[in-house]
Amino acid sequence: MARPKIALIGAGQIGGTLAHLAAMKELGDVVLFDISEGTPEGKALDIAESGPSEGFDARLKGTSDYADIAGADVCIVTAGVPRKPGMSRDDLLGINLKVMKAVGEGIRENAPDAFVICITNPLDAMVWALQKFSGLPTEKVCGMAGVLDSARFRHFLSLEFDVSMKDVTAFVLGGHGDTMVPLTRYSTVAGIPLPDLVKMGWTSQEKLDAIVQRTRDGGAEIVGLLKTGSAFYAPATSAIEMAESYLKDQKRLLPCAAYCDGVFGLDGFYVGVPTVIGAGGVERIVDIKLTKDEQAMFDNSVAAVKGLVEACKGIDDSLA
Ligand SMILES: NC(=O)C1=CN([C@@H]2O[C@H](COP(=O)(O)OP(=O)(O)OC[C@H]3O[C@@H](n4cnc5c(N)ncnc54)[C@H](O)[C@@H]3O)[C@@H](O)[C@H]2O)C=CC1
Ligand SMILES: O=C([O-])CC(=O)C(=O)O
Repeated sequence: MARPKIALIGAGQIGGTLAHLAAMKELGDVVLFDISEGTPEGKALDIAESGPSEGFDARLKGTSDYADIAGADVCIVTAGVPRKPGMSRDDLLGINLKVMKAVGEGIRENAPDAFVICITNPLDAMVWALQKFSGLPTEKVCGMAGVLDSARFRHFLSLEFDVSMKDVTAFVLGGHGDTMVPLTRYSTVAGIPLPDLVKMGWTSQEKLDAIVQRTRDGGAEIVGLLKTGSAFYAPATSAIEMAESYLKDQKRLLPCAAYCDGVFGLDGFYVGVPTVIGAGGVERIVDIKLTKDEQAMFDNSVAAVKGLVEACKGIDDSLA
């Protein structure tokens, strides 16, 4: 059987890391696409030359021609611009919306059967626009943010409790912005919910609140340190987890930006929710019941996403 084909649209910091991870995990052959002359070819060659030492079997190709993504099984989109210190993700909307239009058309014409994972920010609005521009079925287009935000939450919690990150589970829902919703009630250490751990004295409510806030600010913390761009190792690893679940039909239950129509009280928006990802794409959205307080936080986050979607419609008539 031929190896799966993984197209990476955008060969910048995240795109290059995705290519390296996909090759090392032998998920398939990789096509790196970018408009920056020489960058995708250079990164593809560099990563291919790591193959003999690492011992992986994967072909890598760099290109600026959409024809080369033809027949891709998975497309991961990072094309666009990252933020710099002092900017919010939302400041990227105008410039990255234009990029989503070009990318959506490229995918529609060359890889209409692919499972598409959008990473470009502001994520929830960009994945919504990308689905519209590409015209692919909504269950085949989703966004990566919740896996990353939950991974950050899990990491911080593992430090606080001094336990393995493997035993910490967490769910961060809502939009990928300052209003994201880390759900403490559904986050656990080996199945013990965080509120119980507070009662058991493993941590205090104040410390837990500070960890929740650090999670919400997780992207900005890295931007502030790097100064020239944003996080890329953990974002790439998170998207690979989603791509692997699709390619291997693992049916992982992961928080992803998925098209919600008739779930979570929504009517046609992308926002972070618990999803099952398998060979059918986003196979199921787990419509969990939120408490009054959680629902208020979720509604606040959805309102922020809706505002960005309206801004997209204002910029590009074809989305209205
Ligand atoms: N959803 C999430 O959780 C996260 C999202 N991001 C976002 O991911 C995006 C990419 O981040 P990085 O890889 O660090 O940025 P980067 O600047 O290193 O790479 C972006 C690449 O896109 C390319 N590009 C620009 N316009 C293009 C077009 N029309 N077609 C094809 N390629 C094009 C650029 O040449 C560049 O190589 C940013 O928007 C960033 O904000 C970053 C981290 C996490
Ligand atoms: O903060 C940013 O600009 C990049 C991002 O989305 C993240 O790292 O969560």
